[in-house]
Amino acid sequence: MQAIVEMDNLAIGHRNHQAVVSDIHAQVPSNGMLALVGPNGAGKSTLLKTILGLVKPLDGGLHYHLDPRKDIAYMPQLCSVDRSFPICLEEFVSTGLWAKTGWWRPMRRYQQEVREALAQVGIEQLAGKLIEELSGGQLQRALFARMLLQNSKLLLLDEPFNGVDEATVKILLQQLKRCRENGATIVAAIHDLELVTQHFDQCLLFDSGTVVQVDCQELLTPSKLTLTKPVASIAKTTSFYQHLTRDKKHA
Ligand SMILES: Nc1ncnc2c1ncn2[C@@H]1O[C@H](COP(=O)(O)OP(=O)(O)OP(=O)(O)O)[C@@H](O)[C@H]1O
Repeated sequence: MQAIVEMDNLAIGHRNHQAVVSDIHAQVPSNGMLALVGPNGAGKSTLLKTILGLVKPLDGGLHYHLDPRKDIAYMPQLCSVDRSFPICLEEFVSTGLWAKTGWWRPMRRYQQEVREALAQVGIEQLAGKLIEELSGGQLQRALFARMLLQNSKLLLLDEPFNGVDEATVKILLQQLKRCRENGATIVAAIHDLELVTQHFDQCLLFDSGTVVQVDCQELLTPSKLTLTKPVASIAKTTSFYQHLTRDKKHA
C-alpha cells in the first residue's frame, strides 16, 4: 500500500492542552477511502485539522507525499459556517478557489467551474440565494461543492453526511467515488458505521486516547469486533453493531 500521508508516533491536540490522542502510527492509503470513526470528542476533527495544517502536531511526525499547501481540500462541519455572512451560494462556493487564485480575482472568470460544482451536487438552481436562506442539507451540499471545486489530490471531510437526507447522501457518495476514480484520496470523519463498512476500505478507530487502523472488513461481523479493544468498544455503541448481534442471536 502506497501512502499519501504517514503518521509516525504522532500526538495531536490543542496548544496548552493535554494531547487528545498520542502515539498514532497510521497511513492514509493513496487513492483510498479512509474513515475516521469514534465517539464525540475522540479527536477526529483534530486529526483532520492537523493533516490540513490548521493545528500543529504536539509531537511525532507527519510525512506528506504531496504538497500540503496546494493539494488538500477540506470540508468542515456544517456548524462551523457563519450563515449570517451576506454572501450568495455561488460566491460562497467560489471561495474554495481562493487558496489557488487569491481572493481578489473576479469570480466571473470561474463562474463556469463554480456552476459545474453546484450542478454536481444538484443545487445549481439556488446559485443566487443568500446562504442564510439555504436549508441545512442545501448548505451541506454547498460545502461539498466548494471542496469539489478545488480539484485536490487529498479530500478531508468532517462529518459530510450529518443531517442530510438519503438522496443527498447518495449524491455525495457518488461524487466521492468519482473523485476517487479521478485519482483523489478521501479521508472522512463518519459516525454511521454502516456507511463506513459499505463504502470505505479502511478506518482509523479512535478510543480513549488511542487510534487503531483496520480494514473495514474487520467491522463486518460481531466476532471480528472483539479483535481489538477499540473496535469492540466503539462498535458496541452503534446501532449497527446491535443490529448484527441481534441477527446472530436469531440465527
Ligand atoms: N480549539 C480547541 N481548543 C482546545 N480544545 C479543543 C479545541 N477543539 C477541540 N478541543 C477538544 O479536543 C478534543 C477532541 O475534539 P474533536 O473536535 O477533535 O473531537 P471529534 O472526535 O471530532 O468529536 P465529534 O464527533 O463530536 O465531532 C475534545 O475534548 C475537544 O473538547
